[in-house]
Amino acid sequence: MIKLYELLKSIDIIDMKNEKNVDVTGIAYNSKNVTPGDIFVCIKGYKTDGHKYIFSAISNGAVAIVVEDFQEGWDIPQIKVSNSRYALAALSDYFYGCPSKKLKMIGITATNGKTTTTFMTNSILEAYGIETGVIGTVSIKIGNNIIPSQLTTPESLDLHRYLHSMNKEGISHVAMEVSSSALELSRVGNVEFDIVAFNNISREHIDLHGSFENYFDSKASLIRNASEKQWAILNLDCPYSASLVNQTKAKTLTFGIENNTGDLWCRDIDLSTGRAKFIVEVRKEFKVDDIVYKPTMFDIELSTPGYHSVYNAMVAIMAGLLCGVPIPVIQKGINQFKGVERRFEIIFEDEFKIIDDHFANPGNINITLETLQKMKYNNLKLVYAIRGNRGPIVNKENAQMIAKWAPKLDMNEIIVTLSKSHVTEKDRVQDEELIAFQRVMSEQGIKVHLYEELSDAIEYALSGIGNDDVLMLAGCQGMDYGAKIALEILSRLKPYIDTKVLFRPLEKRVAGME
Ligand SMILES: CC(=O)N[C@H]1[C@@H](OP(=O)(O)OP(=O)(O)OC[C@H]2O[C@@H](n3ccc(=O)[nH]c3=O)[C@H](O)[C@@H]2O)O[C@H](CO)[C@@H](O)[C@@H]1O[C@H](C)C(=O)N[C@@H](C)C(=O)N[C@H](CCC(=O)O)C(=O)O
Repeated sequence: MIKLYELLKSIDIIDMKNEKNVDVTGIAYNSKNVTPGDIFVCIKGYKTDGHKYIFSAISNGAVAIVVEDFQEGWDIPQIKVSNSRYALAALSDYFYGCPSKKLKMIGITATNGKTTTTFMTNSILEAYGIETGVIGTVSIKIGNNIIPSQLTTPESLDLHRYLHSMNKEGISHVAMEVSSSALELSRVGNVEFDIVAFNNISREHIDLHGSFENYFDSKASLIRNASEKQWAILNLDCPYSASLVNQTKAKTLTFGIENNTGDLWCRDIDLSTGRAKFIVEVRKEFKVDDIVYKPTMFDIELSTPGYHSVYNAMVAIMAGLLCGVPIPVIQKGINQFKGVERRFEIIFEDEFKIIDDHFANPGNINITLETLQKMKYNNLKLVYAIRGNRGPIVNKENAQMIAKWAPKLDMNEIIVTLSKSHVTEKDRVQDEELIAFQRVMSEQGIKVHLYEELSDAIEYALSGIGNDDVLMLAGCQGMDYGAKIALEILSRLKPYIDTKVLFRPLEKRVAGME
């Protein structure tokens, strides 16, 4: 509990109405979540306006309200501010005892790979015996406690509350995904980062930001607003990330694969096995607190494939160095990271491989198929589940991306399923979408094998699989659905193809961790 006037020291107030120094027991930004004693912060949102729900908030026991415009008809204290989202972040931070100040905060932004990078960073820190927290798309990890996530980056109130719980659990380091939406909507307001990273940017989320320039500006604010106390990790191969080198007060640590003029250079990359290997060369001396990193070289072997993994790993490795983790521990820790669920996840590996990928959008499909192309294998069997809820435009763009890669992958047939028995009404693929998909494939000379049921499609693929082939489960989502079916069919066919599950039994799979 805190006195209202004490709590209000954390924000800039324009004016107050019905002044009274009430006791405040909590904060809420949704009237439905108000409990007696809370201060309710009214946010003008995209869909509705929190000022409309004051009655509901007071009925639930709100003792004060934060507003952008004074409201008539209420006798509890009203605090007028210029921006409620800023106020929510500042109030939450203060209420929970400024938790981020007591933690080593690592904030990672990128269009692709935020989740993987945070879990890779976590793996490095854990290998050094550090108590860690992770905040991101898949889950919130507070020590051994895993909470499913609602958003990539939580609303500021929830974020500061999670950080407070981490303080209480004795956690010292937090690897956190920072989305552009979160930066735009002040969800990371008042979070004191120690290390921030900008890895890549491509066209996405333009709907929210209005233009690519606005999207970049939101992401860039993580770096541009960093202070001289912070470290910024920047990727010189991404022109947008590189452009921020001179736009921040933070100490910068730069890297590249193509560009070797940065502090670290990543070279001799081998992607042929599905487990990326490379050499990291520290090219310039740098000092972190008492540790001096002299120019040196070390090998890295990941358990994950592809160039994108290498970029993600570089950010995680550099975060590890900036946290003082010794190089041999970094090598071990990053190798222990087995990948994030359904992000090019190898669910079976023996005479052939089964890989599960969410195949969500053209950008992700591009990376996935490029990764596949870099691997050595015999034949590719692609089982692609078309889903209606992606919308006809995305479905068409996905088809075009598959068609673009088909010749490079020697792929002249595709196994397609609509998974009719597992979808809700909104997920149903419209006939026109399927026709559009088939047209794109036939223009490329790709034969489409269409199955109504995913299990039939997978069985067809597995019955013809040979040594060193790859079965790619593309977009076969939902409760381990495609992966589970594939492994069940495999165990049924086992006596005939004599294989065993080596890589990771399904029941052991936990998001981002082994
Ligand atoms: C576009 C966006 O980010 N919207 C977020 C925003 O919603 P909004 O502004 O539309 O809020 P609103 O529904 O208009 O409501 C306004 C206010 O009235 C309140 N309200 C509403 C109804 C009611 O009965 N009582 C009440 O008090 C709401 O709690 C809110 O405070 O503020 C809400 C409260 O914090 C968020 O839940 C919501 O995230 C939505 C669910 C969402 O899907 N966001 C996605 C786009 C997102 O943020 N994604 C990124 C990842 C993508 C990336 O990489 O950028 C993420 O970080 O997860």
